[in-house]
Amino acid sequence: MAAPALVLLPEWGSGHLMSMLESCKRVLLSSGKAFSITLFVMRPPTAEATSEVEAHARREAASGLDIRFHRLPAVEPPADAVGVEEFIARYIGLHAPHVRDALAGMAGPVAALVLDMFAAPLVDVARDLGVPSYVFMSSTGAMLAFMLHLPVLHEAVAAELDEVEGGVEVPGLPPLPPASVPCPVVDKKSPNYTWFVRLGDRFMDATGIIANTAEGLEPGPLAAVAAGRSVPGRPAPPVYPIGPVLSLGDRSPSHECVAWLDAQPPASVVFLCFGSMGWFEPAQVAEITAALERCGHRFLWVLRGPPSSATGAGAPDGSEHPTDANLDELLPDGFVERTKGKGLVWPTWAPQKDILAHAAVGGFVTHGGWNSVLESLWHGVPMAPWPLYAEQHLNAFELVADMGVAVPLRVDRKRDNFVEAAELERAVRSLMGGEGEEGRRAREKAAEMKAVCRDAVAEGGSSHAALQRLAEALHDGASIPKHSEAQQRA
Ligand SMILES: COc1cc(-c2[o+]c3cc(O)cc([O-])c3cc2O[C@@H]2O[C@H](CO)[C@H](O)[C@H](O)[C@H]2O)cc(OC)c1O
Ligand SMILES: O=c1ccn([C@@H]2O[C@H](COP(=O)(O)OP(=O)(O)O)[C@@H](O)[C@H]2O)c(=O)[nH]1
Repeated sequence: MAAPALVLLPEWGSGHLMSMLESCKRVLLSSGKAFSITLFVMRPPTAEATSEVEAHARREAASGLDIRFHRLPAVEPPADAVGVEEFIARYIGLHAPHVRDALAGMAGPVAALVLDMFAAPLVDVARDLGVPSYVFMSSTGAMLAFMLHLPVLHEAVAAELDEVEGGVEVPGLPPLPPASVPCPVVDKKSPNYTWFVRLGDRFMDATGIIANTAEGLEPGPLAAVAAGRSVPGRPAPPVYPIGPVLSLGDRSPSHECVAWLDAQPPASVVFLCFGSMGWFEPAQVAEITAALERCGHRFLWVLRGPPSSATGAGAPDGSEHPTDANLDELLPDGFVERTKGKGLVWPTWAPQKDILAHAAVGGFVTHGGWNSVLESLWHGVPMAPWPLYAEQHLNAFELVADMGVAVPLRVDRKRDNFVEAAELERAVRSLMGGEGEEGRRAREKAAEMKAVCRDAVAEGGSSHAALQRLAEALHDGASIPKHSEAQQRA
C-alpha cells in the first residue's frame, strides 16, 4: 500500500510555507520515509508571492523526497476585507470546498491534514472526511497559549486588551503589559480581533498542534497548554513541540556580508535586520545612524526601503515586501565614510542565517519574527527586539521578561514603533558588552538556549521525542478519506 500522505495547507507566505514544509520533512525523514507529502497550493493573492511559491515548488521537486504539489482551483479574493488577518483567514476559508474535494479525491490513505494557523477553521473539513487534522504553529508557544486563551478573555474582559489594569493574564505567561498585546487583537471592533478569537477556538478542535518550538525554550506556556489551563474544562489538543526547525536550504557562505564579517574580531559586530517585511522611514533611519555612530560598535545593518505599494494600495494580504534601499538618499551625508571599516549597510536581502552563524556577530537587533529568533538562539546570539508587526510585541516581551535572552528596547507603539537614537544606543551598548547586568544576563541566557536548542533536536532530546510521538500518532490515525471510499464504491 502507498505510504500515507501528510496533506499540507500552508499560507502562501514564505515563512509560513517553508517552516511548515521543513517540519513535515522532518516527520517524513524521522519515520524512515513512512509518509509522503502533498502540498495543497492556493493561488497566492499577489504576483510576488506566486513566484516565490513556484520557486519553492521547483526546489522541492528536485529534492528527491516524495513531495507532491496539488494546485487548488482559484477563488476570488474577498474584496471587502478591512484587515490583513481577516483577509488571510477569509481567503483561505473560501478554499474549503476545494480542499474537501481534493482530500476526498486522494488516491491512497491520508495520515493528516496539516493546517496553517490561519486555516484552523478547516479542521471541520478534515473531521467530516474522517481525517485527523493538525494545526501548524509557526510562531511561539507563547502566541499559541495566548490564542487558545483568547476566547476566554473575550468572554471575561470587557475592556480593550491593551487597557487591562495590571496586564492581561494568560496561563503560562507573566501578566502581559499593554504594549505587548499582539497587533491583531488591540482593537475589539476590528474583524482581525474577531478572527483571532475564532482561530483560537478552532485550534481546540484539531487532533493535535505541531509547534516550531522546544519545551526547554518555552516551558511555561507549553506546560500551561498541556495541563489544560488555557480553557477551563476543555483540554487542548496534544502539542508536539518539534523545533527549532530552521530552513537551511538557502546557504550562501561566500556572500559579501559574510566576507566582511570574516575581517572582524569575534563577537564584535551588532547585526540589525528586520525580517521579510521590515523597513523604515527616513526620520527613523536618521535615529539609527546617530545611535550607531555614537555607540561606536561595529555593525552590519540590513536597511530596506518602502514597498513599492507604500504609496498606493498595499498587497491585500499585507505581505508587502520592502524594496532595496537607496542608500545615497537614505543615509546622512558622510555616514558611510565615517563608519568605513567599522560598519556595513546592506540595502537588500541578506543571508541572515549565515550571518548569525558567524563568530564575529555578538548581538542582534531584530524585529523579533519567530524564525529570526530561533536562528539567533540556535547560534547563541543575544537580542534587542524591535517589534514592528503581527505578534512581534508579544515575542519581544517573552524574549526579555520570560526567556531573558534579550535586552529591552523601548519602542513607541503609538508612533509606528519609533525608537529614539539615545534608546537604541543604550540598548546596543548593553547588548554588546556594557557593564550593565541586563546585557550580561542576556548573553549568558542566549548561550544557555543555544545548548537547549541543539539538545532538543538531538537523539533523545525533547523535540526528537515529540517528533517520534507525532509520527506514531500520524501513523495510527491514517485512513482513506470517507468520501474516497464512497467514490471508490460508486
Ligand atoms: C502570528 O501572527 C501573525 C502572523 C502574521 C504573518 O503573516 C504573514 C502573511 C504573509 O502573506 C506572509 C508572511 O510572511 C507572514 C508572516 C506573518 O508573521 C510572521 O510569521 C512567521 C512565520 O512564518 C513568524 O511566526 C513571525 O514571528 C511572524 O511575525 C501576520 C499577522 O498579522 C498581520 C499575525 O498576527
Ligand atoms: O534580509 C533578510 C531578511 C530575512 N531573512 C530571513 O527571513 C526569515 C524571516 O522570518 P521571521 O519569522 O523572522 O519574520 P517574518 O519575515 O515572517 O516577519 C528568517 O528566516 C530570516 O533568516 C533573510 O534571510 N534575510
